[in-house]
Amino acid sequence: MKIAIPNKGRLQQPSLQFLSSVGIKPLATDERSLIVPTSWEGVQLVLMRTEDIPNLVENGAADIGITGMDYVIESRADVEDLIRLDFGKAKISLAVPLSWNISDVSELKREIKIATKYYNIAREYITRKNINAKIVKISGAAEVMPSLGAADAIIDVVSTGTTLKLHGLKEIDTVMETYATIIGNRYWLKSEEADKINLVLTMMKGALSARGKKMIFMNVKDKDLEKVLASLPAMLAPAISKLSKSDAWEVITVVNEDCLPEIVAKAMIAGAKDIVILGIEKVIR
Ligand SMILES: Nc1ncnc2c1ncn2[C@@H]1O[C@H](COP(=O)(O)OP(=O)(O)OP(=O)(O)O)[C@@H](O)[C@H]1O
Ligand SMILES: O=P(O)(O)OC[C@H]1O[C@H](OP(=O)(O)OP(=O)(O)O)[C@H](O)[C@@H]1O
Ligand SMILES: [Mg+2]
Repeated sequence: MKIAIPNKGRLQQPSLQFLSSVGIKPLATDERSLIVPTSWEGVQLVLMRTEDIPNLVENGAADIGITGMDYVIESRADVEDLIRLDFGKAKISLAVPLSWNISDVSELKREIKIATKYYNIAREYITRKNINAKIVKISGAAEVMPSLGAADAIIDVVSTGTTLKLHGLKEIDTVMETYATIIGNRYWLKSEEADKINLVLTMMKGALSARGKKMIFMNVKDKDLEKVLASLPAMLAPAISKLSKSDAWEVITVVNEDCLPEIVAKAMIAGAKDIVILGIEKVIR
């Protein structure tokens, strides 16, 4: 089975970290090698340009791939959108020179030139918004184009807004939200390796569901059990088991990390003692 991942750039390290969390770790080979065996037998990583991954997954060069949603849309590749990831989050936005003093697309009056590497996304956007514009297709460094006179405005990736500011530009509209995603070849279910691909996807979903979740263990006296159970959330319901030596119970449940302080406080008031909190690696549903 082949998994396409970015060969450089923003998404590469988080992609490797994510794969490592499901037990897929690249085995050391020549660092220039673009096909890399992994610790999971039969699973290979294929290193490719982030923007090429949608088309390469569409035509079956890789079974699944990690790339940005922006490139999935831009490429128009016919792939399956399988799992949304929690990195590579940004906006693709329309930005104009600050000196224009405008804050909305409705204030654009004359025809403008927009520099972008997202030609298809930009085309669809200006048609949808009825904006009078020509598109200048470039392959990067869009922010510098207005100051060079190569374009009036840009459609590009914005995260903190620092790059726009640095180039005297101002975001006036969001074209789309983007994030890293796992895409799959449409026919992966018919692949001889469908079972393996399915298992990899299940482990990936398990790792994502486990993010931000903790397991809590606590000891509770018989008399306090009802009150403690009532104070606890759970996936289904908290588990209880009788302690061997006293008139007490061990109570176990899974909670969101964000709610931990509140849950611990309530459980302690209800009588819970000896609270142990553990991280969770995977939640497979
Ligand atoms: N500042 C950012 N914050 C979050 N995600 C980003 C940011 N810049 C780019 N991305 C996302 O990362 C993915 C890869 O971006 P991009 O093609 O710009 O490659 P890169 O990682 O910047 O490498 P390079 O530009 O050197 O090829 C895209 O899906 C893009 O939306
Ligand atoms: O809003 P910001 O936080 O400034 O992020 C936006 C910038 O991030 C990306 O560039 P990157 O840093 O990946 O460098 P690149 O120009 O080499 O692609 C993108 O192309 C923008 O230029
Ligand atoms: Mg970049």
